[in-house]
Amino acid sequence: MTRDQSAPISNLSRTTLSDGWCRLVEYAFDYHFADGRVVERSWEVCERPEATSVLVFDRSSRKFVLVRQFRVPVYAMGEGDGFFLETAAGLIDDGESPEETAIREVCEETGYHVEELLPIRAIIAAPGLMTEKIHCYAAIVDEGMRIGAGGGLDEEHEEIQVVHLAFDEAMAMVDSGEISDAKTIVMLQWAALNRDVFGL
Ligand SMILES: Nc1nc2c(ncn2[C@@H]2O[C@H](COP(=O)(O)OP(=O)(O)O[C@H]3O[C@H](CO)[C@@H](O)[C@H](O)[C@@H]3O)[C@@H](O)[C@H]2O)c(=O)[nH]1
Ligand SMILES: [Mg+2]
Repeated sequence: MTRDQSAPISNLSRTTLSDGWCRLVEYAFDYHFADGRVVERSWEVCERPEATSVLVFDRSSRKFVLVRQFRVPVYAMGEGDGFFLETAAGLIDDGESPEETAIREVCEETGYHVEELLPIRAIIAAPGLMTEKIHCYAAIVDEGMRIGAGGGLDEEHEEIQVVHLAFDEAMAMVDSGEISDAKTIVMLQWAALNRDVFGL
């Protein structure tokens, strides 16, 4: 096998090391270098379902609608109190399309009913670590489409604060590092390149 023929690996085997909330799998394989050398390698991969995230814009207030919640890994990294500002997001449940998940998660987390999603792109969250792909969308809503308080699901012990930010405020927070979530930065920068979509 050479690198010209699809993936540079052969003899792949998978061993599940842990199968909890995240599935940790060891991939063992022969790696074929471009110069013809072949070495045995292994890589631990965190296998994750696909996810969705939505940049919600309320045209009544002309503000983006983000969510803030306690994130254990953020706390574990020593990033302040662990509360983290992000676009609404969630994992795709069995049998759901990415669009169905996106609409459900926006409603659960922000209280807005979304009718139309504008695809931004799918992003790969951590390519050296896990299989997570996040389908990102924009959605334009208005005050009349606010059908609940949001805040997340009690049965999942979610405590989500809904945060409304003007475009300039949000971009200043990206600039200062107050917003440091990758998918949120990607989507806000997409908004900066496509301001007309939001009438900004
Ligand atoms: N992470 C995690 N979540 C757990 C666990 N056990 C239960 N949960 C519950 O699983 C639910 C996941 O909520 P979702 O809204 O579906 O997903 P999310 O955590 O918001 O994930 C989104 O954001 C992440 C961070 O940016 C992304 O990594 C992910 O792809 C997705 O976009 C939460 O209610 C959480 O309490 C656990 O051990 N770990
Ligand atoms: Mg979520």
